Amino acid sequence: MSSPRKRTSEPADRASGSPDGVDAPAGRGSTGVDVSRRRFVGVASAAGAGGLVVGATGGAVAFAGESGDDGGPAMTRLGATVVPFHGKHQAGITTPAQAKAVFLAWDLEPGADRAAVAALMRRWSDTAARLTTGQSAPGDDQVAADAGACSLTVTFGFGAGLFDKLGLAARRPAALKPLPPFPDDALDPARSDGDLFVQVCADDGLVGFGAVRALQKSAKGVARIRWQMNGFARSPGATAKPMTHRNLMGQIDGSNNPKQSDPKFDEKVFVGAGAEQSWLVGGSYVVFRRIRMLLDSWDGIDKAHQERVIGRSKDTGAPLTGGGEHSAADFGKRGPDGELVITANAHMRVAAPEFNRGATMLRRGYSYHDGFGTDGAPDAGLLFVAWQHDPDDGFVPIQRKLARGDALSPFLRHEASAIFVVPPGCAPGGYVGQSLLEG
Ligand SMILES: C=CC1=C(C)c2cc3[nH]c(cc4nc(cc5[nH]c(cc1n2)c(C)c5CCC(=O)O)C(CCC(=O)O)=C4C)c(C)c3C=C
Ligand SMILES: [Fe+2]
Repeated sequence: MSSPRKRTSEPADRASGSPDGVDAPAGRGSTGVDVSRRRFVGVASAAGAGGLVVGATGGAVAFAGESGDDGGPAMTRLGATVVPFHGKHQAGITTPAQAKAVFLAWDLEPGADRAAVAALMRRWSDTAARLTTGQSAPGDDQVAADAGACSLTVTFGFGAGLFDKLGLAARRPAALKPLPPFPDDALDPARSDGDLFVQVCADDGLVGFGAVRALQKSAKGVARIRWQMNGFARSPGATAKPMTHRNLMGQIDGSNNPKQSDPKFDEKVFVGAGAEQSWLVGGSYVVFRRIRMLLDSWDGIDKAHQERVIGRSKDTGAPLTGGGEHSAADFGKRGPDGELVITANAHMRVAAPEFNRGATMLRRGYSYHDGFGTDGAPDAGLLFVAWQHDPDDGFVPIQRKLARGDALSPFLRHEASAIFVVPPGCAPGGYVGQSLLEG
């Protein structure tokens, strides 16, 4: 019989965050202690029990308490990490991507009125506030018992249909309109759109499931699930050093996301004070696309070709014009053959803000894999999730250009699509959407 596995390094903590899918720095130590004898830290509340608290903007604000509940060494601080639910903006937008995500769209039940939806949003917000601090929800079946908050975030959005059904058409922001059709879209209506949107992210699958189940139970009679999609990303600590995530094509994806240190970051991602609908200030818009990767075709081209498709090195993520992952691309640079090094149809050139009148979005997608088709091809790809202050200054112009024929498009198929307006965050005692539903 083999001896028990030993861990030589600690999983990473979310000690400091980045919005662009970069793992938080690892809190590493080489302990060699038998995993089975180590314990998770359970955190009852961020303030009271000494968890690692990550601000809604992703930065660590406090940490205390590293021992297990029997006084022994904690196996990891990952479970103890709390991302506050309350704040100016909802959590789960700038939060560094957790390892697991569940996306759900709901349709209102016939007859569900504004009061019923307001009560639902209050129940959902209260549940999210409890679960995201590692507390249990009413009627909890202990699925997440023993675990801490595990960086759980719950993010809510509203679809255009909700405004019409609740008699709120006058308060629907003009930017919440159907996305235009794009060439080669192959959208499944049953897996697109919806009245309500929920994104649940966590570093633990059971914690995520527990949250989804609690939300689903408390929605009964008011809303029913229209579609659900499950995604995954790198687990914190999986790489030896913090890295931008890779997608299922093997590319480093997220390098040139806007950074929170950019002076225009908030302006580009969140709805500003001059908004046409005052209830939405501090909110955002999320565009969701299920994009299947035609991985067998992708595997059929060599690495140099794959790099030209994006315009970046597959190994390092650096632009093909040189430097490191975060170096600026030299879009004018030509090779010895006189050709552009980053070709005219390279994905990064076609999508870059400088060629799209500054259009920008915060990409926070997740990989998915739903098995293999009868032809053996993987049903896998990217749950593309983009946050922006206005889809007409973000996703729409960029996708319009990409769909006209960037070099990546032949390897993709857009299979589902949705757009939601995302209310601002709420304060303790309030609930998400209150300024719309009670305004
Ligand atoms: C409409 C917007 C975009 C869609 C849809 C999209 C799909 C998509 N992208 C990749 C892989 C990569 N994209 C990268 C960069 C990048 N992509 C978009 C927009 C969309 N991508 C933007 C705005 C950018 C940044 C461009 C820039 O300013 O440089 C990259 C390079 C690394 C990075 O910066 O993230 C990769 C890799 C896939 C696989 C995909 C659909 C499945
Ligand atoms: Fe992209």
